[in-house]
Amino acid sequence: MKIGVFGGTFNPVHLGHLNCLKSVAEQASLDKMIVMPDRIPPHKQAEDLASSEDRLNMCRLAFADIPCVEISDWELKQEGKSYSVITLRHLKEIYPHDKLFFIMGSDMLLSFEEWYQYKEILSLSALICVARSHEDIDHIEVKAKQLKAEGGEIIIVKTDPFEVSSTEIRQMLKKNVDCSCYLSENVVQYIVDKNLYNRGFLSGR
Ligand SMILES: Nc1ncnc2c1ncn2[C@@H]1O[C@H](COP(=O)(O)OP(=O)(O)OP(=O)(O)O)[C@@H](O)[C@H]1O
Ligand SMILES: O=C(O)c1ccc[n+]([C@@H]2O[C@H](COP(=O)([O-])O)[C@@H](O)[C@H]2O)c1
Repeated sequence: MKIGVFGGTFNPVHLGHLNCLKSVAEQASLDKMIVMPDRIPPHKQAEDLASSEDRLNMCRLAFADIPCVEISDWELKQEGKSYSVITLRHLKEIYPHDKLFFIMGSDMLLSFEEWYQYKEILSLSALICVARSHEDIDHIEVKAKQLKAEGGEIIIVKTDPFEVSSTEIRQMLKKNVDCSCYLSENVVQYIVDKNLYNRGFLSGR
């Protein structure tokens, strides 16, 4: 089996994430894609972090229509920072005969050499990268070449980038700016119902 892992903070999950996973589903022919919300992202300060349960539930809603997607709470149940090498070692134990693919946006590929034990990650898993912006497209080609020279398998999935981040969405919510066009309808409803992120204004839904 070909198994993809899509890790993230998903605070909240947005249409950029959905666009990424849909493009991977269309082009990479994976048998299963595991969405893995992290407990503590290793390399960033997680601001206004919604609870693990809420981030998990929003992922369940957002990715419900993509076939072969499973939402995993494994990282959320571990102690400490969510280092991907630990997750991949665990998945390799569960799926010893299957091929793993770690799915990421271009910002993650471009900083990949800063990841904890990144060389081991390259030995455990291929990387699938999706550009977050048009500008990133050339940069990821260069980075992919470098990582391939180190023995990595890097697959670039082409997509029309959907430029948005969870940070921007949280900021819009705080400033009462309507950001519902960046979110799945059911995620908007969840944010409203649970009154997450001092949600401010979300129009018409
Ligand atoms: N718009 C996007 N297009 C493609 N991939 C994305 C996009 N936004 C995030 N990703 C990727 O999804 C994964 C999880 O990202 P994450 O949940 O941290 O979202 P984020 O928008 O970058 O969040 P934040 O702004 O809080 O840092 C990462 O691999 C990231 O590169
Ligand atoms: O293992 C690492 O050192 C590492 C460094 C940065 C990011 N990651 C993983 O990459 C995924 C996306 O990270 P983030 O910060 O965008 O949520 C998430 O699964 C993180 O655990 C992992």
